[in-house]
Amino acid sequence: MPKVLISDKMDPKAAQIFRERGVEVDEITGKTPEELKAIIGQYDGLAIRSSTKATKEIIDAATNLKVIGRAGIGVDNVDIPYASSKGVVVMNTPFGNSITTAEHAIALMFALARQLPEANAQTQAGQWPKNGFMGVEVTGKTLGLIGAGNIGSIVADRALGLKMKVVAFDPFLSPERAVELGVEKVELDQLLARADFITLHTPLTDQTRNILSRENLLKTKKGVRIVNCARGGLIDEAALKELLDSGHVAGAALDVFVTEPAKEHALFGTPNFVATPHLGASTSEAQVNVAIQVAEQMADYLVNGGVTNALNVPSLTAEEAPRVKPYMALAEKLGSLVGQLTTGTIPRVSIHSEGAATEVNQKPIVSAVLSGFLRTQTDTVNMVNAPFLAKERGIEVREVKTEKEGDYHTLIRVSVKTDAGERSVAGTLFNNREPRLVELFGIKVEADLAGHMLYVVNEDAPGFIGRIGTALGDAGVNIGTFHLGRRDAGGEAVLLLSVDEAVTPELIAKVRALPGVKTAMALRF
Ligand SMILES: NC(=O)C1=CN([C@@H]2O[C@H](COP(=O)(O)OP(=O)(O)OC[C@H]3O[C@@H](n4cnc5c(N)ncnc54)[C@H](O)[C@@H]3O)[C@@H](O)[C@H]2O)C=CC1
Ligand SMILES: O=C(O)CCC(=O)C(=O)O
Repeated sequence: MPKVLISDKMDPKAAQIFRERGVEVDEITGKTPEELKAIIGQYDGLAIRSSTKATKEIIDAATNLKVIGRAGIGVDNVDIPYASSKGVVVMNTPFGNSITTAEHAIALMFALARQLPEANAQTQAGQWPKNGFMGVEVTGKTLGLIGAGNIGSIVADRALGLKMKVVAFDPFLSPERAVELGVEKVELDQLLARADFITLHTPLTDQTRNILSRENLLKTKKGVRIVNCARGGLIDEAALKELLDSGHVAGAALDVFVTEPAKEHALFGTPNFVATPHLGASTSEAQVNVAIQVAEQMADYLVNGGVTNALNVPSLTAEEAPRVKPYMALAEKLGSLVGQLTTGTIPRVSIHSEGAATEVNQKPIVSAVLSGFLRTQTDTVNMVNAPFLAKERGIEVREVKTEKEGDYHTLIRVSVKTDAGERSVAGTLFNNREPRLVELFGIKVEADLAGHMLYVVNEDAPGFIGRIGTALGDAGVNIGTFHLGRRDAGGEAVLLLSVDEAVTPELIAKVRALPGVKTAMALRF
């Protein structure tokens, strides 16, 4: 039974779903990195929110880890490249908390517009500051949206409902989508010059880090109010403090900080500054959503190999999975076959899809070929880290597609560049689901690649089949299937036999000693 650790506070639904789906689960929250390192080795899955940092050190200590599930959106607390190199799938739940976070941004916008936190504090302190506060309406004001993805577009929708004008800066927002959202797509400088309120909804990347830098903050309209419910690091916090102090910025509300938890901060106590402790996703509705989603996704992966919302491996939708999975099985077998039959440095692997194979998602096919191929060199490869390992080993990966059918309705050919030239194997799907080898190094041969197999190259001559049958029979080895192919009559022939048990080195030696045998090898699928 796979075992998962929930290491951050999560709705109890997560544990319930893991158990219902046949996954053992422990909930141990609030551990230090050292404490986590001591226990993580026993788990196949790690379910987190934002407190746990899945660093290189934690991943190294997690010797059985297969999946990290983030109950939320941002995955900047996970070292994804390192997880990928270790074959660990990283998943998030991209929609479960978007409405909640958008609502938090709107709440903070109102908190700034009407100075609610300060008015509340003074009122409850017995000051009744009736004349101490003068707010602004949001109606008719311009909201500058930086990032118009899931959350940004919900914020835009709510702001339009509040009769605001919304201008959006997002390089990946298409003009059609902008029209659909009812926002005006603008450049950053235009947004800075026009917005009465600015709200940020981008991930933290090299492009977005410090997007509200000192220089950009100085380009804003005097009296601007700024909300950040996305990620710390998008705003220069020191410059923001200075501009709040000078009155250029009339208010700022941050839910997220460069360093979290932010127990002390230069901005704390600054007039017109509002802070919440990364509460954007903290509603009961969002937490139930993300808990259910993360547990379902992780259990599906650990129990059935299903991949949803993964950030480092191609996801397969429920609709495409039944079509792609047989191709992945075929691709992995072909990669494994060519890996077992070739030696030496392989500088290039080419994957050629032909006919119906071109109609399915190629990424999982490529990963499966590489995974099958590299498994003959290392045990630590899987679909996640195969492309990464191939790159690390300097293997060039080529993809070719020919939509037109050839001899087969659908075909995948895997070729590797060797010292002796290009060598290729090809396979098809019988009944659209049964992987079958149809060509081996230029020789037509039809075989099911499964279990223990014996591969023999021999001179095509009468009596050979009888001799090999006798050799196997004498060794007590039962033959399951027998597949023959030859280049031309009397020329080179290949024989692929499936046998009921592992082919021993002694048997290989016996077969190699038979007259006419050029090569004999044990294969395993
Ligand atoms: N405070 C909290 O508790 C929560 C924070 N978040 C954070 O909110 C942020 C947004 O989340 P989603 O809307 O779900 O993400 P998303 O991926 O749907 O949207 C992000 C948008 O940013 C845009 N973008 C990327 N680079 C940009 C750039 N250089 N300039 C302008 N726009 C750029 C993208 O095109 C995309 O439209 C994330 O950082 C996420 O981690 C999400 C949930 C809760
Ligand atoms: O889990 C949380 O409370 C944080 C949510 C968040 O920041 C995210 O989903 O990106």
